Amino acid sequence: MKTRASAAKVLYQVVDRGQSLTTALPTAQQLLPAKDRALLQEICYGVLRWLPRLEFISRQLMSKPLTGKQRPVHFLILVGLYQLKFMRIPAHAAVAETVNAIKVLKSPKLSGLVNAVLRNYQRQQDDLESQADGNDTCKFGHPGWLIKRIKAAYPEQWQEVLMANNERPPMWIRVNQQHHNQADYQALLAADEIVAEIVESADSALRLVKPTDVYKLAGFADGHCSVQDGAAQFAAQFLDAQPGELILDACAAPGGKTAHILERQPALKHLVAVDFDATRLARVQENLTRMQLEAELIHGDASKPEDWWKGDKFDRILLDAPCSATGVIRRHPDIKWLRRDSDIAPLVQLQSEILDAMWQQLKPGGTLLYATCSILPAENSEQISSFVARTPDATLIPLTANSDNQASSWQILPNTQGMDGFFYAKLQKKA
Ligand SMILES: C[S@@+](CC[C@H](N)C(=O)[O-])C[C@H]1O[C@@H](n2cnc3c(N)ncnc32)[C@H](O)[C@@H]1O
Repeated sequence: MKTRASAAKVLYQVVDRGQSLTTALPTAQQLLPAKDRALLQEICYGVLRWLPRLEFISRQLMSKPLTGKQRPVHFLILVGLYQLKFMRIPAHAAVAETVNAIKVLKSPKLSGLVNAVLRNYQRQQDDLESQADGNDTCKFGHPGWLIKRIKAAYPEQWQEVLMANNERPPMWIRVNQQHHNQADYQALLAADEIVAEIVESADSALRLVKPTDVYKLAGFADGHCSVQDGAAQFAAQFLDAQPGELILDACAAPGGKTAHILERQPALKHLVAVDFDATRLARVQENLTRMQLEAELIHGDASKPEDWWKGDKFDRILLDAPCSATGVIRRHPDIKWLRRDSDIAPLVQLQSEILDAMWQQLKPGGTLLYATCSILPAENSEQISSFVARTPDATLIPLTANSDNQASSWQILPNTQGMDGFFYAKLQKKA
């Protein structure tokens, strides 16, 4: 019952108060016994995945919406509906636990209402669910503006993309090649009964068949592996830093890709990692410390490098730009409700300002790898075409030098081989 009340409070914080799930959920989890934390997470993620559907159904079952101080109870009703439709909890237990949670929310007068809504849902379930299927927002669990953009970008695949966003993503790890190669580490995990799969073309990634506690992964505390989605691991691979080079990681926090660049190429001249957000930059240091790696960390604005960099120009720059994060909705379903259509144009503008500024910091002959975890063409292919059109000394080059695949950009859609949605484009400056 405490878990359901906690879920209602987290959902209220996220949906009504605009807090991110990454902030609201861990705080609530700490207040619960360890055994209940996974259930809390499952309910919060699930309700956020299917929010419009659950909202629609609750509207059909109530004469007027709960407002003001009663909003947490509104989310408790969604928690109850989610359990009845999507979870394997026996219906009588789901209803009883949800109704009891009213006590924790200190709204005892509403327990009759919660009970009636959930029981009426059980009686009318088939009819209500088929009504919900008649509307794309409810059917796919996305806001209308995002459905419209994804439909326009992927007219053949839009439904697949939307459904992929509602899947539970697999856990991926990155093998630190300073210690083990991919196959050796896979065998080490197998000895501990952790089954991991190799995905061709990603040279340090392993996809786990079942998620596991990181501390069960051999050598995790000593940096022998890290948790990182497979798609994100192509950044260091495509950047392909060489011995003796000066490298810039322009939007680095929390530092997953910074660490990967250093693991792959320990003989760099120097790596500079910049981020605008001081709190997130502190996490880069924590990550590097665990991995026993070193970089120069700078708190700065990548669109104004003149404020923080007076040194030589860089051989290679990774620009993992701030973006809509529409490729990682599986991992952060709150993005669907926290982002607005009106956020996209300012993000595109910021990305283009950072691109222009970073280009000035690149040596002639140097390469810049542009990356986002977005699936929107405005932030990806269109952003890069405009950049190439206005930058006479920029040329697109193949992402991988030694391969038959000569593509110079790659839009990965969510759930391609279990990966997140990501975009890469590689540019070279005329020598
Ligand atoms: C996609 S995340 C980077 C993820 C990171 N590369 C990793 O692999 O862990 C984008 C980052 O850009 C940072 N950022 C946003 N605007 C920025 C700016 N103007 N200059 C530098 N960093 C910025 C954000 O704080 C955020 O940490």
